[in-house]
Amino acid sequence: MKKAVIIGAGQTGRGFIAPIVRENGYAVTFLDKDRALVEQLRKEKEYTVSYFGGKREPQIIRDYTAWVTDEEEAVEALTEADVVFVSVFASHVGELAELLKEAAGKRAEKGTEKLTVFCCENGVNVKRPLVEAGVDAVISEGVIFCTTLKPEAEKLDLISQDYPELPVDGKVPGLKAHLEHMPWEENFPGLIQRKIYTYNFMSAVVAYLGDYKGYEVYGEAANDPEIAGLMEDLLPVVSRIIGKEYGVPYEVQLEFTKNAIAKFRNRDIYDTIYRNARQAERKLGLKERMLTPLRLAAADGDETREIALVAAAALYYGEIREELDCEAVLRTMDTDPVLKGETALVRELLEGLRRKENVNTLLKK
Ligand SMILES: NC(=O)c1ccc[n+]([C@@H]2O[C@H](COP(=O)([O-])OP(=O)(O)OC[C@H]3O[C@@H](n4cnc5c(N)ncnc54)[C@H](O)[C@@H]3O)[C@@H](O)[C@H]2O)c1
Ligand SMILES: O=P(O)(O)OC[C@@H](O)[C@@H](O)[C@H](O)[C@H](O)CO
Repeated sequence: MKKAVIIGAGQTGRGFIAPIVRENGYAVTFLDKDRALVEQLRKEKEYTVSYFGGKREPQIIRDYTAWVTDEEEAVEALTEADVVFVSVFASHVGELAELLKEAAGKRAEKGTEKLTVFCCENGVNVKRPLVEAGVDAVISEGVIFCTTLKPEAEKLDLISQDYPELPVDGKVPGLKAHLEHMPWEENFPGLIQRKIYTYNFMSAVVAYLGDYKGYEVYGEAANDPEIAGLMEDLLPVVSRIIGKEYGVPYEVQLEFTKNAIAKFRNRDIYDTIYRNARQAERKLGLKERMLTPLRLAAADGDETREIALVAAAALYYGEIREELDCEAVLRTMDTDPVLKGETALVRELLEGLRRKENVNTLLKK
C-alpha cells in the first residue's frame, strides 16, 4: 500500500485531504505538533467526516497512524512516504523545514526517490520557506476551495463541503504524483491568486464587517442587507481587476466571483465569523486578500473606497481582538508605491470605525 503523510491534522488535513488520499488507496499517517490532538487521534482510532446539506454519505476515517512532529517516528514516516501534504497555515510552513530536511537527507542516504510535498494553504507562494531553507524535495502546492469545520471542539468529527477537487501545481519539475481528484493545474499561480483575491477577499468582507456589526454566525452576516449589498457592489470591480490582472475574460471571472459570494451566503455552511476573521495581521499582508485587490483597483484608477473599508475593518478587528499594531500595517502599506496612495483613505475609514459610524455612512462619504 502506498503511504501518504499529512502534516497538520486539523480541519483541512483530516476532513478534506485525508478522504482524498484514502480514496486513492493510500495509507494515512498524520503528523501534528499538537500532542493532545495526536493522542486523541490514537485513542479514538476513527472519526467521521459528514457533509453540509447531507447529500453525501458521511465517511469514517480509520486505520491511520498519528505522531507528534518531534517524535522519531515522524521522521521515519516521512522517510518512507510516497507523498506528503502540508496544511498548517502559511505562517507555519517554515517550521517544518528542519523536519523535512532530515527526512530528505535520510532518503538520499537510502537512495529513495525525493520527497513529494504538496503545501495546501491559503496564500501565495506558500512553499517559499521550504524552498529557501533548501529542502531537497519536489515541492508543489494545492488550492483549497473546500470549507471544512469542526462542529464540536472536543470531538475529532468534522463537517465539510462536498467539494470534489484539490487542484495542484502541475508545472513543478520532477512531479510524478498523479492522484485522483488532484488535477494538475497548468497555471497554478494564476489559480491560487485568483482564489485568494476573490474567495478569501469576499470572506474578509463578510468576516470583518460582520464582526463590526456584531454577528458571530458567518451565514447571517453574509445575508445582512448592508454586507450583501457591499458584496454586490464589489462584484463587478473585483471581477474586472482580477480578470484583467490574470488574463481571464471578464465573464469567466464574474462567474468565479459570483460562486464565491453564493458559497458564503449559503446558510447550510455553518461557519463562524471568528474562523474567517482570525489572524488579521496575516490577512493584511501586502500580497494577501485585501491589500492586493486594493492595489489592483488603485493602479487601475478604479473606485477604492469599498475595498479600503474592508481593509480598515480588518485593522479594526485586529486592534480590538488581537492587539494588532495598526500603524505598523499602515507603515508597511507606505512601502508599496501604489498602496501608499491609499493609506490616508484606510486611516480615515479606520477612524470612522473607531467612532462606530455605520457602514453605509462610511461608504457614502
Ligand atoms: N478549514 C477550512 O475550511 C479551510 C479552507 C480553505 C483553506 N484552509 C487552509 O488550510 C490550512 C489549514 O487550515 P485548517 O482549517 O485545517 O486549520 P486547523 O487549525 O484546523 O489545523 C491546522 C493544524 O496544523 C497544526 N500545525 C500548525 N503548525 C504545525 C507545525 N509546525 N507542525 C505540525 N503541525 C502544525 C495545528 O496544530 C493544527 O492541528 C490553512 O492554511 C487554511 O487557511 C482551510
Ligand atoms: O483559512 P484562512 O484563515 O486563510 O481564511 C479564512 C477563510 O477565508 C477561508 O478558510 C475560506 O473559507 C476558505 O479558503 C474557502 O474559500
